Parts: sequence; structure tokens; C-alpha cells
Amino acid sequence: MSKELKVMSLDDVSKHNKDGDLWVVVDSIVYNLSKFKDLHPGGASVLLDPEVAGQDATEQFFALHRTEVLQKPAYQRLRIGKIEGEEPVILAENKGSVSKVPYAEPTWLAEGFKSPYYSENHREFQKVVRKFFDDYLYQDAQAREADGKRPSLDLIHKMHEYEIHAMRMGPGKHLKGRTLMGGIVKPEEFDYFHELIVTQEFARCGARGYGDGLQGGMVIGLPPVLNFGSEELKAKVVDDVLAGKKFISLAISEAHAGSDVMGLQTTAVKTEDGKEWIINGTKKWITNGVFSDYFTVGCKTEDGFTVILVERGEGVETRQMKTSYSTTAGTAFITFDNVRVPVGNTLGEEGGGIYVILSNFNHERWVMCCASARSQRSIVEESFKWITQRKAFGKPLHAQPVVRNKLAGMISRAEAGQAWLENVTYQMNNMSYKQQASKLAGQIAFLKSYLTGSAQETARDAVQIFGGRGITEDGMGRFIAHYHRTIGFDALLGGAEDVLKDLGVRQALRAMPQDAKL
Ligand code: HEM
Repeated sequence: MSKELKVMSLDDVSKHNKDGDLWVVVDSIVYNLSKFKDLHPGGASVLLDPEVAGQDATEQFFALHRTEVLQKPAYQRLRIGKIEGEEPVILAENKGSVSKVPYAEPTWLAEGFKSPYYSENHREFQKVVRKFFDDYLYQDAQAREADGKRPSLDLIHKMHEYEIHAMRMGPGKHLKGRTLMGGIVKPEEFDYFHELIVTQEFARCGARGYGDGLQGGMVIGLPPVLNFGSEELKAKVVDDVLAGKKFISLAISEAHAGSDVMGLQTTAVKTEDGKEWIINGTKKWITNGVFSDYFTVGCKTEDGFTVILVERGEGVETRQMKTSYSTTAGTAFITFDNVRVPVGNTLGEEGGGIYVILSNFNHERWVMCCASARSQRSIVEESFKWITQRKAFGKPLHAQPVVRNKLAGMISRAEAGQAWLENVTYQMNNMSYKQQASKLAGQIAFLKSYLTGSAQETARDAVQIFGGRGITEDGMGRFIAHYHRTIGFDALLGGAEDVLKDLGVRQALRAMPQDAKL
């Protein structure tokens, strides 16, 4: 880019300092704002200010705009030159790189820190995953979050080339024979730290609705098929879903009941010949439901609660719900009206649905913990940048002790959450599935409630630091506003905070030794 730009001096630029002939320098690049001036969203007067017109306005610019403004093609067209002997510092291409902002990365990625948990392979893996997400995912996330459309199919197919959908299901047999991230990790070596990396890198896109829209339904809806479906059913469904050719949702919650699965009212009744189920009822808040081909549905049956895979077809209607995040997630209200499904689509035992659902909870919640811990850290990074580039009362914001105090809380919570998460992840790598169910359900429940609770504190503190920009959907504080608006989701999905805390204590009480007395 800079090669084509004319080289000039600050002196040359200073001559273009008036209405009709207006240049400014930002980060060593010269912009001709003569025509843009009247279209500038911040008004014309600021650009004609003697400290801006014909001057190097880098500091003024970055006090009011995000870097990405200058990366937009519409504004790149305003570039006419570069200052002799200078190179862009802020606008340098840095896709895939690790942030140098303090606490912007978990310690294992920060320069000079060590970690017992991550191997060289995890480090190599992280690099390619970040590069991929920076190159392909970030732009789509921002665009879809803004227009509310579902994640782009091109991207979903690209992710399949690297088997990212399969990796998001965690370590296991479903990875066999797949080339993961171009072959950087062997399927049998892929562990929960690799999966943590995928989830945490993904969470950096800072688009909560999109985060769920991009195969959130698969992450929670496919495991019951993988773990409890017949071989025939798996052959039909799994590969297509992991290739992004078909989409799947978990359909449990209803208007009548959420956490209380035994209170659900959707029914499945067998036909007289016993070959089919007939399903009737409704489901609500079903992530990806709008565009799903398959639904993993919790139903009331004669023997209790049963999970059945339903294919979109006659009698299945889905309608988009508007929640407080974007419609990108495809959150649906679903009606099942005399839907006929082969009994071979039953997942697990008839009447054993609660086990099918519970068996997936640990993994689902742990995935949410990975994303939540990483998103909090991004808020720390945003806040650090803001307090160092924003001035108030003649000083940078960080000169105020109250601002530093808020940062201290934000950093401590991000660090504590990640350290706890890595400990739990290490246990997952070293426990059988059964051990995990008995030993980690409480740990993961506490971790998730800690992270979602502390995330809300961090969201509130960040809004205070950003002021009005923290509640404005575009501009400097847009990630803070988005985070603050959507943070409540994490505290509900996969188990409400209070329910999880109680679960953790009840599990601990069960392990309390009889002879432990004061
Ligand atoms: C290459 C030059 C510039 C471009 C392309 C540009 C573009 C924009 C855009 C797109 C916005 C809307 C808010 C946003 O998306 O962040 C904006 C707002 C603004 N700009 Fe600029 N701008 C430029 C230079 C400047 C300069 C040199 C100043 C001088 C101080 C300035 C002052 C402002 C102000 C005060 C706002 C309103 C900010 C707010 O509402 O928070 N701009 N500008």
C-alpha cells in the first residue's frame, strides 16, 4: 500500500490547511479530507481546527476513533501520501499476532511467562488457529452481528477444510481420520487444551450472537447423537453436520419450563405398530433453530423423558425470536405438529432422556467457561487501550486512581478465572468420562457461575470507564456496549448462576466424610 503513496514532508502537508484544500496526517499516512470534510460523522469544524488541518493529528484521531475506521476501504481511498522517513506504527498489519497490551493474553501466551499445561504443539496450534480466525472469521463476525444474518456458509465450509467444527466437539473418536488444522495436531493427540484454544480464539471475535450462530447448536445438539445415536443414525447425520452441510439444534427449553426438564410438555407418542413417534408441542429459545435441519428434542413419553432426533419436515415450523443479542444466532420458537419420526431416531433409552441431557452438561458448561474467560480478557485489553489514549481533565484517564482501581479488579478476575479454568481442563485431560462426571460437575458449575458473575462486574466497570461510549453501539466503546448488553446470556445458558452454585454445594455435600467433625 505505502509503496504507491507519494512521499512528502510535514511541511508539504501544512500548506493544505483550509476549507476546500484539507490534508491531515494520521500514523504517518496523509489523507486528503477536502471532499470528505462535509461527510465526516464528527462534523467539519473539528477537521478545520488549526491543530488538525494540515497537521499530524494522530493523537487527536486515536482519542476519538477506533483503528478499524482507517482500515475501511471507503477511508483508505482518502490516502494520498506518506511522510518521509516514517512508517505506520498503529496501522501495521498484525493479523495472527499476540497482543503486547498487559493482561490482554492469558499468561501462557504472554512474553516471558511459562505454563506447565501447554506443549509446543499447543503453541503451534494456537498460532494457526488465531491466524485463521483473524483472516477469515473476524470480518464475518462483525458484519453478521451488524446485519443479523446467519454466519456465512462460505466461512462455515472453510472451517470444515480445517476440521474446526469437528474439533469443537472435543477430543474423541469423531476426529479419527481427519486432518486437523492442516495436520498440525494428530487426532489422537488432540486434547482439551487444543479445544480450549479453539474456543478462546473464537471468543476474540467479540460478537456474542454470532458466537452462538456459528454452530452453537451443533456444540450442544450433536453430542447426544454422537454418544447415544444408533450407528445408522450417526452415519446419516454426523459427517454432514461436521462438514457444515446440515445444521442441528438442541431443543429442550419450552415456554413452560427451562431448567426444570421434568416439567416439559412436548409429547412423543408411539404409533400402534410401534415404528414411529408422533411428536406434538413447542420449544423456545432454540439456538440455530431458524436454520437447523435436525433437532435434538426432549419429549415427554410414556416412560418419562426421552430424547429424539427430529428432522425438519412436515409439521415442523420455526420462527425467529428477537432476543437482546443479534438474530445471527438464529434463536427460534419451534412448533411440532403431529411430526412423525422413526423410533430409530431415539437417542439413548426410552425414558432415559435425563441421563442423555445431563451427560453433556459438563462439557457444554466448560466450553462456555472458555469463551467467558476469554471475552473478559478482551474487555481488559479494550479498557487498557482506552485509559491510555483518552484524556480527561488534562490527563490520561489512567491518572485517576479510581480508574486504576477498576482495572485492578478486572485484571484480577480475568487472571483468576483463566487459572481455575486451566486447572479444570488439566483434570479433564487426566480423568475418565465417569470420573469427570463425579468429580468435576461441581467444579465446572462453580467455575461457570464465578466467571459469569465476575463478567458482569467487569462489564459494569468497563461501562463506567468508557462513559457514554460504553453504551454506544458504534465508535470507541462498541465492544464494551456489546459486551454489557449480551453478558447476561452466559449467566443463563447451560444453567442459571444460582442453580449452578447450588449444584456445586450439593455435590460437595455428597462427598462429605461421615467422620469429619469439628
Ligand atoms: C482520516 C481522517 C478521518 C476519518 C476517515 C474519520 C472518520 C470518522 C468516522 C467514521 C466517525 C464516526 C465514528 C466512528 O466510527 O468512530 C468519526 C467521528 C468523529 N471524528 Fe473523525 N475521521 C477522521 C479524522 C478526524 C480528525 C483528524 C478529527 C479531529 C479531532 C476527528 C474528529 C471526530 C469526532 C469528534 C468524531 C465524533 C466522535 C464521537 O462521536 O465519539 N476525525 N470520524
